[in-house]
Amino acid sequence: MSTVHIHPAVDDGIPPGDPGFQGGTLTCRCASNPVTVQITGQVSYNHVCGCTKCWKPAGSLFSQVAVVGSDHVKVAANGDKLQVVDPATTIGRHACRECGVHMYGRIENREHPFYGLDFVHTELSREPGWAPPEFAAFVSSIIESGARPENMGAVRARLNELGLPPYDALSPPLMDAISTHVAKSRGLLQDA
Ligand SMILES: N[C@@H](CCC(=O)N[C@@H](CS)C(=O)NCC(=O)O)C(=O)O
Ligand SMILES: [Zn+2]
Ligand SMILES: [Zn+2]
Repeated sequence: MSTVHIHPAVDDGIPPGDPGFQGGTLTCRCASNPVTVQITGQVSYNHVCGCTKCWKPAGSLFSQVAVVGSDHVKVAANGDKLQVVDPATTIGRHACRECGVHMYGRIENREHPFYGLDFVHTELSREPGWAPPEFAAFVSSIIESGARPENMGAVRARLNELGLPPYDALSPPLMDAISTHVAKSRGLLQDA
């Protein structure tokens, strides 16, 4: 067992996704009147994120976060407890005011490359079968939360061992998608 703890959902091995998975319900950590959010369908690009903005369970170095179309995300109960953590960020992270858990992140800017996609934490659901994390994003950013710079070699080695290639931004396909969107919006790139 490695002594580097990445996130509870990956530390003991990453369970496989179910190809026929139809979605599930995310529940916040409140003992009474929890906020619930229904996700209809499978998520994509599940990953662990080291940035300071994404919600991490207590003691976790990384967040686990995936994307799903906004039209597949519905607040099912106690939505009055939700508030946006920081209105200045691109992703509006809707968190439970009482327990602090982030229930979904939404991009309101229609020009943004990821407009129409929401960001969700599948560990908040009891249903097995969610698509597993595939990579680690914003790894260097864990230092901004207090992780020791001299331990970064061990952290990246553990991520590689888990099959989560470490990147200091998003993964190459997502970075390519962002730059493709920018080039198209500037008229520098046409569809092939
Ligand atoms: N080093 C910064 C990176 C923050 C960052 O850029 N996070 C990425 C990954 S979630 C992002 O896309 N943020 C957009 C946002 O927070 O709205 C930090 O850790 O706070
Ligand atoms: Zn709550
Ligand atoms: Zn993040």
